[in-house]
Amino acid sequence: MIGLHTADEVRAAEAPLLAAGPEGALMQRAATGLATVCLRLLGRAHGTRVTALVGAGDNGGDALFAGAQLAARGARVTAVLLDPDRAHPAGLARLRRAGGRVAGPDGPTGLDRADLVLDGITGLGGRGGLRPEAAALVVRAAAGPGLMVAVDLPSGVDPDTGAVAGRAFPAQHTVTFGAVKAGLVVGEGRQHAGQVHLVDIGLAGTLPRPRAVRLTDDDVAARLEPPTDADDKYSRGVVGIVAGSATYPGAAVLCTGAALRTRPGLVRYAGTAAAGVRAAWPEAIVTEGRPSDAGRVQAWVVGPGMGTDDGAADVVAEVLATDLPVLLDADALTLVARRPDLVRDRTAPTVLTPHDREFARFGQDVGADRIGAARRLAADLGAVVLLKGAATIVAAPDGPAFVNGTGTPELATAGTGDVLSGIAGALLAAGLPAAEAAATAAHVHGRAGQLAAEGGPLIAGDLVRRLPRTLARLRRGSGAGLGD
Ligand SMILES: NC(=O)C1=CN([C@@H]2O[C@H](COP(=O)(O)OP(=O)(O)OC[C@H]3O[C@@H](n4cnc5c(N)ncnc54)[C@H](OP(=O)(O)O)[C@@H]3O)[C@@H](O)[C@H]2O)[C@@H](O)CC1
Ligand SMILES: [K+]
Repeated sequence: MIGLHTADEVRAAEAPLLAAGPEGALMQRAATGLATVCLRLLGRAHGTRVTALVGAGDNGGDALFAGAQLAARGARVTAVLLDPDRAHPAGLARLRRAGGRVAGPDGPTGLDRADLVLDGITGLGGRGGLRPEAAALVVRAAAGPGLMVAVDLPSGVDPDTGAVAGRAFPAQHTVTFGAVKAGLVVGEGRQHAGQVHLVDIGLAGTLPRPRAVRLTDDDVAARLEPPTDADDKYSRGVVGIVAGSATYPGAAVLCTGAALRTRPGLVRYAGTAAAGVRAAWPEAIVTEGRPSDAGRVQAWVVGPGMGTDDGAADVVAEVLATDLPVLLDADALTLVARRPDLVRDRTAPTVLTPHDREFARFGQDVGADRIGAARRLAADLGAVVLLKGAATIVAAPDGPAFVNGTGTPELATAGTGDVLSGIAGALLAAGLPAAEAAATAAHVHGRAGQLAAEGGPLIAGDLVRRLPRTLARLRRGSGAGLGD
C-alpha cells in the first residue's frame, strides 16, 4: 500500500529531522534525488538546457541546488527568479558557483529552447491559485519544448486535496519528497502531476499512519485469492443482482456478466430483465420475481437501470431490510437519497457508488476536497462511499480512505459503472470487508479498462471480456503490461 499524506503530516515528520541537523541536510537529499531523476529523464547532462522557475521559498531552494548539480555536470542551467531578493541564498550561490545563469521573468529565460523545465515556484507552502506573474511564467513554460518536471508538487496544486484554483504547472513528471502527497493522486492534481517519483529523504520513521492509501497490484492480488480444491460454488460466495428492466436489459446483462467473470461461483438475478440476462448468461440463476424469490445469496447489488418508480423503491427497501451486505448503484442511489434512513438503520455493510451528480442528491456537492466529501457522506450514512472520478475514492466511516490509481479516460462511457458494481458485488459476496471490496473492484475495473483500451476505444462489454485476463495477470503479479 502506498501511504498518501497531507502537507501538515509531512511538515511534522520533517521537524525532528530538521532539529537534529545538520542544517540543510534534508534539502540536500531532496535536491540530489531531484537531480538524479532529471538526469535519468534527460539521458545525459552535458549540453542539455535546463530552466528552473524559482520562487522565494524552500521549493525554489530545491530547484536551485538540483540545478547546480546539473550545471556541475555540464548542463546549461538558467534560474528564473520570481522574487530575486528572496531567492534561497545558499542555493543561489551554489548555482552561480556551478556556472548557472540567473534571469528575471522578463529576461532571457531560455524557456523557448529548454530540454527540461524545473518548477520550483511553490511546494508545500503554496496557497490558493498561482499569482499572475507566476501563472504567466507557467503558461510560457508549457508553450515551450522542455520536459515539464515539478519539484515536490506542481505549483498551483493544493497538496492535500489536489484542487487547482486558476492555473497550475502541468507537469509530465513530479519528483516528490518524503511521502506522496494526497493532492498528487486525486482531483485536478492527478491530471497535473504526470508520473510521480518518490524520493526518500528519511521520513519513514516519523510519518504518521496514513489516513489515505493507494492499493498496488500486489495488494489487490492478495485480495483475489484463486479458488482451492476445497471450494464449491457456494463457498465462493453467491451474489444476487437486481438491475435493468424488460425494456432496457443492458445494465443487468453487464452487471451479471461482470460478477460471473470476477468469481464464477454462483450469480443469481432477480428482476424484469430476466429474459435478457438468461439469454446472455445461461450460467446465472434467473428469476422474474422479487429478490426474496431468488434463493440464498451472500451479498446484493441493486440499482443499475432498474428505474425509480414505486416498484423499484419497494425492491430497494426489501433488499436493504436484509442483514446482508448490499451495494447500491445508479437508480438505487436516487431512491435512497430520498430515504437515507434506510441505509443509516442498517447494521450489515452498505456500499454506495455515486458519481458527482448522484452524490449531490444526498444534500451537498462534492466540491474541491473529494476525499473529504466521500468521508463526510460515509460518516453521515454509516456506509462505505465509492465516489467515482478520474481517481475513484473509497471512504468508510472509519479507517483509511482508498484513492484508486488505475484506469483510463476511455472508461467514461455508458455501462462501465454497471460492470464496476458487478465486480464489487462479487467481492462482497466472497467475504471481503466492504471498503476493501469496493477499493479492490475499482482497481481491477481500472486495469481491465487499461487492457481493453490497448485495442482502441472501449465499450463496457469489453471490460467483462477482459476480466479473466486482468485477474490472471494481477494474480501472476505481472501488472507490468497493464499500464501504470
Ligand atoms: N522543510 C525542509 O527542510 C524541506 C523542505 N523542502 C521543500 O520546501 C518546500 C516548502 O517550502 P516553503 O515552506 O518555504 O514553501 P514553498 O513551497 O517554497 O512556498 C512558499 C513561497 O511561495 C510563495 N507563494 C505562496 N503561494 C503562492 C501563490 N499562490 N502564487 C505564487 N507564489 C506563492 C510564497 O510567497 P510569500 O507568500 O512569502 O510572498 C513563498 O515565497 C517543500 O515543498 C519542499 O519542496 C524539501 O527541501 C525537503 C526539506
Ligand atoms: K513546485
